[in-house]
Amino acid sequence: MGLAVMHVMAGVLVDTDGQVLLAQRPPGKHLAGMWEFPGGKLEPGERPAAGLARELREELGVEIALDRATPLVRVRWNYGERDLLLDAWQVAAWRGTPRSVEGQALQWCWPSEIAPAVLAPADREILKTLPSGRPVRQ
Ligand SMILES: Nc1nc2c([nH]c(=O)n2[C@H]2C[C@H](O)[C@@H](COP(=O)(O)OP(=O)(O)OP(=O)(O)O)O2)c(=O)[nH]1
Repeated sequence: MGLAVMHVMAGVLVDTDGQVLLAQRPPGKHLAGMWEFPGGKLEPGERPAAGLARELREELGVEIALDRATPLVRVRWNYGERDLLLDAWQVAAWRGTPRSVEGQALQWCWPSEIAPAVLAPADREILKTLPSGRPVRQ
């Protein structure tokens, strides 16, 4: 049986300080306990931007501004049991305050302070594309 590549959307929400939002994968699911960028599987026939907006609405309760959402990197990853196309978009503007609608832990982090080992393996490739400057603290 051929295995289809699973197209997964991931949103890198960047706030005005340059922090990004991470979510923790729930217990009992694939990669449980690892941190990821919020998102999920694209539905059949769904356009990437629309799927990204739907997932972030469902998980975070925010409405993203599609004109401020831009493709960042596509990561092809094989987890053995599943073959993934992780389609990461940078999201610079949204309406509402992200909150955990589905009970996932959420955390804002500076990219330079994210330990790659806590991320889902495919997400380490996304992290590499983010600015690595140190956070500015006053
Ligand atoms: N949403 C999201 N998924 C990611 C990221 N990185 C990464 O490897 N994944 C993987 C984990 C899952 O195998 C898949 C996304 O699936 P999902 O979150 O929609 O579904 P799931 O596995 O929780 O649920 P299910 O298949 O049991 O229905 O992509 C990421 O940054 N965000």
